[in-house]
Amino acid sequence: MTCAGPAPAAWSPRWWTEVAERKSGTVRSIWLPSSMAAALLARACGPVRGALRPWDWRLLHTIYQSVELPETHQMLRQTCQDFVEKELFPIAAQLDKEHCFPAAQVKKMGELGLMAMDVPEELSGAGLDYLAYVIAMEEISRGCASTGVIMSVNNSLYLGPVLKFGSEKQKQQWITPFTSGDKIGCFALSEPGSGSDAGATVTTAREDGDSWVLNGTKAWITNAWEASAAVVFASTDRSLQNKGISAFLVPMPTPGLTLGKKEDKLGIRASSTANLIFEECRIPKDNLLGEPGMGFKIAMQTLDMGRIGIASQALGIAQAALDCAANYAENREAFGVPLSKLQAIQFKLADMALALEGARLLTWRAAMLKDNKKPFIKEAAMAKLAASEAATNISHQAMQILGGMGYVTEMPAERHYRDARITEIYEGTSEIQRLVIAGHLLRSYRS
Ligand SMILES: Cc1cc2nc3c(=O)[nH]c(=O)nc-3n(C[C@H](O)[C@H](O)[C@H](O)COP(=O)(O)OP(=O)(O)OC[C@H]3O[C@@H](n4cnc5c(N)ncnc54)[C@H](O)[C@@H]3O)c2cc1C
Repeated sequence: MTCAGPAPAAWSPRWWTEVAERKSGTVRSIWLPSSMAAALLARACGPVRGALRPWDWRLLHTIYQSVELPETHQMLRQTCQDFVEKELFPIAAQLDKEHCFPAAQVKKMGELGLMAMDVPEELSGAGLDYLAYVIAMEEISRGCASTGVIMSVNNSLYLGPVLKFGSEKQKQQWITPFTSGDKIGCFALSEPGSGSDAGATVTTAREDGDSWVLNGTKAWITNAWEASAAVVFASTDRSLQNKGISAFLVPMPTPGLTLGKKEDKLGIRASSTANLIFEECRIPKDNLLGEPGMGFKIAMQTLDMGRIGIASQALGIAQAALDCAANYAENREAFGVPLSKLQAIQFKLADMALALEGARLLTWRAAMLKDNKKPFIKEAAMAKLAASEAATNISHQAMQILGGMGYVTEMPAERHYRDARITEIYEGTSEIQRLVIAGHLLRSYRS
C-alpha cells in the first residue's frame, strides 16, 4: 500500500449540493443552519410558535440542537462517517507507522468542503457553521487523529485568522486557494523559548522599504512540511511586549525561510511538526495581517476558536477508543464469559461513555455559542479541557480492557492512547485552560 491510500471512491464533490438536489432538485445549497433549525422547530413546536419572542427562538435553537442535531448536521455526520470507513480506517495505522502525510485523503476532504468549513461560499468555502465543523472534526479524528489535526490547523488556525482579520484582497489571495485540499496552511506562534507564554515572542519583523524582514525560529509548527503559507507572529516593537507583536502572511517556500527536521512524535505521526527558521526573510509590506501590534490579539482569538476544534479531535479519538474497547469486551472471553459480562469492565465502559458524552455536550455548546455570536472563551476552554482529559483517560482504560492486545499495534488501542496525549498540550495546555476558566469564573464573582 502506498501513502496515497485505496483507490478513489465515488465521492460527490459537494455533498450538500447532492442533499439539496435530493430534496428539491432546484436549490443549490440548503446550508442555512439557523433557518433550517427554525424550520425544524416550526414543525416541532407548531401552535406555540406565535407565542415566542425572537430571543426565545434563539434559545430554542440552542436547546434543540443540544438535544438532537438538525437533519443537515446528521447528514454531514453520515457523509463523514462514510468517508472515514472507506478512506481513513483502512490506512490510519500505516500512515501512523510510516509518518506519511495523507495527501490523497486531504484532497478528497477538500472536495467534500471539509478543509474550509466556515469559509463563505464566495471564497470557495463550504459556508457552514461551527457546529458542523465540530461534528466533521470528531468524525475525521475518529478515523485518523493525524488527519484530524491537519484539517483543524487549516480550518481554524490558518484560514480562521485570515477570514476574521484579513482585507478583501488578502482573503482572495490567502483563503480561496486553500479551500480545495490542494494547498494547506499553518500557524506559527510557538518558539523554542515560548509556548504557553506566547507574549514572549523573540522572532522579529522590521520594516525595510516595501518589505518586512523576518528573523527568528518558530517551533512545533503543524503542517510545516506540506504548507503553502503560514500565519506568522513576530515582534515589530519589543519594547511594547504583547502589544508589539504583529501577524504576517508568509508564502511557503520563500527565500530566507527554511524548515527544521520533522519531529519524531509519540502520536499524530502522520502530521508533520517542524521548526520554521527565518533568516532575513523578506515578504511584501501588504502581507501584514490586521494592524501593526494586533498580532497577540489575533493569536489569542484564533486559539479561542481553535480550541473547539481540538476538543472535537479529542472526542473523535475517545470515541474510537471506546468503540474498540466495547467491541473487544463483547468478543473476548475470560473465565467462561465475555469480558462485557464482568461488572468491573461494565463500570469502566460506563465511566468512559459518561466522560465522552459530557465532553461532547460542552464542545457542542461552545460551538453553538460561537455560532450565535455569544461569548464562548470560557466554554471553549472547558470543552478542550474536558474533551482532552476524557480522551486521555478513555484511551488509557481502553488499553486496559484489551489487556495485552491493547499494547501491540495489531489493534488501534495503542495508537489512540498515543494520539490522545497531544490534545492536552497543543493550543493551550490543560494548565492554561484551567487558568482561562478560573479567570473568567472569578471575574463573574467580582463584577
Ligand atoms: C505536536 C505538536 C504540534 C504543535 N503545533 C503547533 C502549531 O501548529 N503552531 C504553534 O504555534 N504551536 C504548536 N505547538 C506548540 C504548543 O502549542 C506548545 O507546545 C504548547 O503551547 C506548550 O508550550 P511549551 O511546549 O513551550 O510548554 P511550556 O509553556 O514551557 O509549559 C511547560 C509546562 O508548564 C506549564 N505551564 C506553563 N505556564 C504555566 C502557568 N502560567 N501556570 C501553570 N502551568 C504553566 C504548562 O502547562 C506545561 O505543563 C505544537 C506542539 C506539539 C507538541
